[in-house]
Amino acid sequence: MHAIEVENLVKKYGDFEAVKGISFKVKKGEIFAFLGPNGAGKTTTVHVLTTLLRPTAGRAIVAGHDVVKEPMEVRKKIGIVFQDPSVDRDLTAYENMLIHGRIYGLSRNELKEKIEMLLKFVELWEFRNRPVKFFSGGMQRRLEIARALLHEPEILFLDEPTIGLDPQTRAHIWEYIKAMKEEHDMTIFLTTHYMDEAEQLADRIAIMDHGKIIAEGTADELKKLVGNDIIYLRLESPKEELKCIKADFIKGCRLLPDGRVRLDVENAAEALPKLFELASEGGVKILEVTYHRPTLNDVFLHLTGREIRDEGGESNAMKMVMRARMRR
Ligand SMILES: Nc1ncnc2c1ncn2[C@@H]1O[C@H](COP(=O)(O)OP(=O)(O)OP(=O)(O)O)[C@@H](O)[C@H]1O
Repeated sequence: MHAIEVENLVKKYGDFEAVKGISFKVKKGEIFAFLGPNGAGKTTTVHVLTTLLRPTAGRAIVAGHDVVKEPMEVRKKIGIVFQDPSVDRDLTAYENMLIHGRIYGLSRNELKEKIEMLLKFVELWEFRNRPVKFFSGGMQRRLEIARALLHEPEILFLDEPTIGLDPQTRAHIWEYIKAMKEEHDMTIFLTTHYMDEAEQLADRIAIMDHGKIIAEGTADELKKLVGNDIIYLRLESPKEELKCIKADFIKGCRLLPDGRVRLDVENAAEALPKLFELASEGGVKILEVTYHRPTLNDVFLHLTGREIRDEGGESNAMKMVMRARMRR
């Protein structure tokens, strides 16, 4: 059975179609990422899947329940970490956890153990009695993750889990996400506009643009849409030696105007040792090697003709401040 099944999902805001009939399935226990630029429709999809928004058309089954017909059943089985902070800044970390747990009907006794375990998991136990307003952005996000895990959800939704955080904190949060999957066999659905995040974390990625899924697969499968890895070699005497480096793992071989040799291979990391072996057997001297593996950005560029930009000129931090102001 799948953790999430979505068929022809549409969400309109007035006349504007933010999600245009998407279909996908998420397997139990996998990390599935929605990757796309701002405005692609990722948050809208998460809000529909977590029962916060009603779909305009289509069907979504989350943890075995229809989001429209059985929203309460869905809510019991999911945890959510929103893009915008949602912890109470005036309360301590412990109080935030306690209140959330009580809302989910957990007893004080049950909660005592769970809160300690989860705050330790996100390394906030020693800060449990400190009001959240004194927490850094990264600490707040870790608290939100711990809070979302209190009622042991089957599926965790993370909307841009590391937006606006520094690289070190982002890497830290990635570790927690990986641990949740590996140690608790949790299904994780995350949205991101960071390519490295999708690549680091996701078992499968759906690339979203203008309300549509334009490609889906593992990072390697998506990169294959662009083509092969490319190796550039500078040889001591390229022209006459070119035939010496022909082999079945080389899909294409060209001499470039600047004198370098360009080789198309399926996997550069596997091809390079073989290449050195062949060169040494053939007595060919390699002076320089560089290689290029297609990135997810290359994939997006290949599919749309545009790049996934980090934030069209507006910094993440600025965007969050603006959003927080708009909410007030
Ligand atoms: N409440 C709303 N009313 C009208 N339009 C909206 C509303 N919420 C979102 N939109 C529009 O729907 C489109 C998709 O927005 P959505 O927030 O789902 O995208 P996203 O991929 O999550 O981007 P971001 O990461 O910036 O949130 C955007 O064009 C956005 O302006």
